[in-house]
Amino acid sequence: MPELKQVVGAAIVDDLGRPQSLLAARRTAPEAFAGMWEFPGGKVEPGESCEAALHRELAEELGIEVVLGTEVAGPLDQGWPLNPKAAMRVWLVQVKTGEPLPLQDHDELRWVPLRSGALAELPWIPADLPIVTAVLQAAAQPAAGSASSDPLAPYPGAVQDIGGN
Ligand SMILES: Nc1nc2c([nH]c(=O)n2[C@H]2C[C@H](O)[C@@H](COP(=O)(O)OP(=O)(O)OP(=O)(O)O)O2)c(=O)[nH]1
Repeated sequence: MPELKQVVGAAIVDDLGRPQSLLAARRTAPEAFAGMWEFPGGKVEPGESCEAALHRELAEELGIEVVLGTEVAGPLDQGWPLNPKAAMRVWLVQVKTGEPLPLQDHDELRWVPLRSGALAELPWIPADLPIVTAVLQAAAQPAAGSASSDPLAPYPGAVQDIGGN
């Protein structure tokens, strides 16, 4: 089977160590998806790693630098099926620098409390619904975004970047 087009998406939470809310983004295009909510991100370019693509897309679309937490793994090696031609890998993410703004592709960004039920009520792109469920489960785990069991070092290797210049 030919490889699916690789898309990457960010489940941006307020705090990887103790997520309380998620930043959902409302798309402006194409017409079929306009007005629907999604995980900010986009297509991986040839020769680019998924992680690099996610950093690039979030800088372009929202004007932020981020720290990647754990991946919210989907059923495929390529992540979550979106349609017959594309699949998306999704990471929990925390903002490192900048205030997210809808610079490109979105007309609204909204911090939604994770435990309120409000997230599932947004009109998501339908293919994202199982991902929303998985993100809620992942965020409910202790130290959700952490690659470490040390609560004082929620994301080792990245922690020295925070607060720097
Ligand atoms: N970014 C994103 N794309 C999603 C989600 N769910 C979903 O079905 N998609 C689809 C919509 C698009 O067909 C495709 C991603 O395309 P995109 O338009 O975001 O990619 P891009 O930023 O690289 O844009 P372009 O270069 O094609 O203009 O994946 C989601 O949650 N986030």
